[in-house]
Amino acid sequence: MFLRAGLATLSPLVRSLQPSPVAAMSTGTFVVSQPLNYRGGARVEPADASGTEKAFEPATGRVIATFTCSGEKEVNLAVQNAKAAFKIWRQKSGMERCQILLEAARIIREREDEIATVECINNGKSIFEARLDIDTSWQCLEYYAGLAASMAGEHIQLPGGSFGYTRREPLGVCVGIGAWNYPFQIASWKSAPALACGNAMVFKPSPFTPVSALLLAEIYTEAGVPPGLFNVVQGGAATGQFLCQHHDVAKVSFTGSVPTGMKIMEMSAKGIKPVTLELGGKSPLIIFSDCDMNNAVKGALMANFLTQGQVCCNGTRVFVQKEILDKFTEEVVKQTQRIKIGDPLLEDTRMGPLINRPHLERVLGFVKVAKEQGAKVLCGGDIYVPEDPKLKDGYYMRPCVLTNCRDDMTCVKEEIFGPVMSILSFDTEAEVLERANDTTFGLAAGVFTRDIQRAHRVVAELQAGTCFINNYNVSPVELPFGGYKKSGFGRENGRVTIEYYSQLKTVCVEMGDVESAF
Ligand SMILES: NC(=O)c1ccc[n+]([C@@H]2O[C@H](COP(=O)([O-])OP(=O)(O)OC[C@H]3O[C@@H](n4cnc5c(N)ncnc54)[C@H](O)[C@@H]3O)[C@@H](O)[C@H]2O)c1
Ligand SMILES: CCCCC=O
Repeated sequence: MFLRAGLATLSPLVRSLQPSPVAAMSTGTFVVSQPLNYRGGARVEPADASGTEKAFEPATGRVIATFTCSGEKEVNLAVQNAKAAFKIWRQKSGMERCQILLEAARIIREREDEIATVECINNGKSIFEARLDIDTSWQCLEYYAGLAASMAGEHIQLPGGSFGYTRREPLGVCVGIGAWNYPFQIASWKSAPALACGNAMVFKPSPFTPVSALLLAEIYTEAGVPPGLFNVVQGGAATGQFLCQHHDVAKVSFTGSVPTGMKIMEMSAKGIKPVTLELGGKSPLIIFSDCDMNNAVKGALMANFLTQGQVCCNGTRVFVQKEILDKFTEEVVKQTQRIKIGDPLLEDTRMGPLINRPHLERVLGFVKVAKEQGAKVLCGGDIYVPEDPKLKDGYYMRPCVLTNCRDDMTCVKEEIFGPVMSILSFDTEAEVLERANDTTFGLAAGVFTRDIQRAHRVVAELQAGTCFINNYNVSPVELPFGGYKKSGFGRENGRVTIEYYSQLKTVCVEMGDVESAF
C-alpha cells in the first residue's frame, strides 16, 4: 500500500532505467553489519540487553541480522536523548520545523530505491509495492511539514478588553511502536506528525523488520533535526514495555495486534498517557450486482493481496450479491491465478514471501480449518516453491480464494493476515449491512455499486473508520486513517492527527483590575 495517485504515475519500467545506488543489493546477499540502535544522532550498540533476535530475508529464509534487544538502561538512554533534543526542537518555529521535514522528504525521494530495496529484502513485499510505501512516506513528511508551518492557536476577545488565546504545544517524548508489515511507512506516519508538532520520538520497530527505521533516523539527522530527536531501539515485548512504562514518555502510538494493543493501553493508563491504537481488522467488501464488474474484481484483489495479504485494513470478507456471484467469482479466481509470485526484487513480481515460517504455517492452518468447516478452495492456499534454487527456503504461498463460506467460519471471523479471500453471497442491502457490521473489528470497509445514493447510504451505516466507495486500499496521506471498535482509536494522517500529537494551552489575559470575591 498505498496507491495514491494511480499506477500510471509510478512506472517501474521508468524507474528501472534510472541509475540505482543499490545495484549491489540483490536477493540472497544483503547482510546488516552496522548497529541497529540509533541514539543521539548516531548508530550505537545498546548499553544493555534483554535478549537477542534474528531478522530474516523472507525470500530466502536467510538470517540478515542478529541483534541485541534493548534493555531498560538503553531505553532510558534513548528517552533521555529524546528529552534533551525536545528542549531544542520545541523552541523552533513552525517554519523552521517545516524546512527540516521538507529536506528529510527530499532525501527520502533521492534514496527511494535504496530504502525500497531494504524494505523489500527484510519484509518480502514486492519492490513494486515497497516503492509505493516509500512514496507515501515522503508524502507524509511533506504534508506535515506544511501543517507545521501553519499551526496556530485562537484569539478570543473577552469583556473589558481582556482576551484569551490558545497555544498548540507539543506533548514531549512520544513513543512509536510498529508492526512488521509496513516498517518504513509506519515509522514515517508516526514520526512526521510527532516532529511537526514539536515532539521528540523513540521508535521501536518490530523485531522481524528492524532495518529500515535506521535509514529514516539517518535521514532526519542529515536533514538537520537536533541529535536525539528521533531514536530507534530494537527488541520485542520486553523493550516495548520499558518504553510504555517510562515516566518521561508523554504518549504512545502503537500499530499492531488487538491483544498487544490492550496491553499497551493498560500500561499507558497507569501513567495517564494518551495512546493511539492502530490495530487489526476483518473488513467487509460489499459488491452489489450493479457494480462495474471490472473495477469490483480489481478492487477485491487490491483488498486482499497487497503485501501478501498482510495488511490491517484488507477487505477479506467479500460479500457478493447473488445475481453476480458466479461471474464475479470466476473472474476473481482467474486474476488471482495470474498473480506473479516469486523473488520480490524482480520488477514483475507482484507477490513475495510471507514474513516468516511460523506465520506462513499459521496462514496455511487457517486454510486447512476453512476446508474442515466446509469452505471450498477455488485456488491457492498451498505452499509455493519458486523455480530459482536460492528461493527454495523462502516463505511463499499461493494466494487463496475461498467460497461456500458462512459467517460463523473461522476464516470469516478471524484476522488471517495472509493472502486468503473469503467470498460470501448476499441478497439484500439490509441483510449485508447487518452481516458486515457483525464483527468486533472496525478498521475499514468497501462498497462497489453504480448507485451513488446507495453507496453513501451504505457507508453511513458501516461501522468502520475508513470506507472506500468503488475502490479499496487507497490511502492518501491527506485523509485520516484509523479504526472503530476493537480496531483501535486515534487517527494517523490528515489534519486531525495534529490533535493526537499536541495539547492545547489556554491563556487568559486580564486587561483590567482583579474583581475579587473576597
Ligand atoms: N491499524 C493499522 O494501522 C495496522 C497497521 C499494520 C498492522 N496492524 C496490525 O498489526 C498486526 C500484525 O503486526 P504484529 O504481528 O507486528 O503485531 P504485534 O502486536 O505482535 O506487535 C506489534 C509491535 O508491538 C510490539 N510488542 C509486542 N508485545 C508488546 C508489549 N507487551 N508491549 C509493548 N510492545 C509490544 C512488537 O514487538 C511489535 O513491535 C495485525 O493485527 C495487523 O492488523 C495494524
Ligand atoms: C501503516 C500501514 C497501515 C496498513 C495496515 O496494515
